[in-house]
Amino acid sequence: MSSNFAVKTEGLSKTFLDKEVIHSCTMSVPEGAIYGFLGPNGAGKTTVMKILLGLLTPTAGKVEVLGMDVTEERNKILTQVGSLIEIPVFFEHLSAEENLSLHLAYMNVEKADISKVLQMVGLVGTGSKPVSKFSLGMRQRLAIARSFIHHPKLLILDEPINGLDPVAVREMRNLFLTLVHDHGMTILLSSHIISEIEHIADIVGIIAEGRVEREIPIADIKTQFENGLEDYFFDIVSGGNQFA
Ligand SMILES: Nc1ncnc2c1ncn2[C@@H]1O[C@H](COP(=O)(O)OP(=O)(O)OP(=O)(O)O)[C@@H](O)[C@H]1O
Repeated sequence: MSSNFAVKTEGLSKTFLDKEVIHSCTMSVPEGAIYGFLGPNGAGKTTVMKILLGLLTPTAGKVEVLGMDVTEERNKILTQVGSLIEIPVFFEHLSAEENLSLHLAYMNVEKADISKVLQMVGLVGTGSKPVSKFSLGMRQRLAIARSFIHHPKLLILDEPINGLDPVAVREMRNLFLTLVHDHGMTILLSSHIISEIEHIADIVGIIAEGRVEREIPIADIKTQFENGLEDYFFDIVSGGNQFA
C-alpha cells in the first residue's frame, strides 16, 4: 500500500463474538489532510479508530498507519500518533500541567512547551487546580492538549468537540487547522455533527452500518450538491443512490 497516506485500510473487518460490525472497510486518509469520519451512532467509527491505534485487533484485512502495518509495528506507530478516544481518563488529583508532564514522560518526550500548549487549548490560568474540579469542556480541552503535545504526525480524534460550547468549538476548529497547516499534522476526526465536518474537513468518509460507503473531497460535495453535505449524507445512510 502507498505511503502517501497517513491511514490506509483494505478489506478491514471486525467481528465481536459472532457478529461482524465492520465489513470490508477500505479507507484512505491523505497525509496533511483533515479527514472527517461521519456516521450515525453505532456505525463503527470508534471501532475503526481503535483498530488504527492497535487497541483492537482486526479480524481481517490490511491496516497501515503512517506506512506501517498496525499489527506488526504498533509500538512505533504509537510514538507518532496522538489520540482522543471515548471518555478521557486523567490523574484526577493532579493539575492540567502535571497531567501533561506525566504524559510526556510516558511518551519519552523531553522537549515540549506545556505552557504554550495550555494556551493553545485555552487552559491558561488553571494553575494547581486538580482536574477533578474541571468542567466537562475543560476536560475535553485538556484531552485535546494531551493528544498533540508530543508532536505526533497523525491525530486520531473520536468526537473531539463533545461537551464543548459554541465558542470552544470554534476555538478548537481553528486549533485543528493550525495543527495541520502550521505543524504538518494529519487529522482523522469523527463526528455525528454534519456541519462540523463540513466546516473543517478536506475529505469526508461516510460510514453506515460498518461500511465506509463513500470517500469524497468536501470541495466536490460543495460544487455538486446544492444543499451540501447534509443532503449527501442522508441520501447515503438511507441507502439511496440519487447522488451517486
Ligand atoms: N467490545 C464490543 N463488543 C461487542 N460489540 C461491540 C463492541 N464495541 C463496539 N461494538 C458494537 O460495534 C458497533 C459499532 O460501534 P462503535 O462504537 O464503533 O460505533 P460508533 O460509530 O463509534 O458509534 P457512536 O457514534 O455511537 O459512538 C455497535 O453495534 C457496537 O454495539
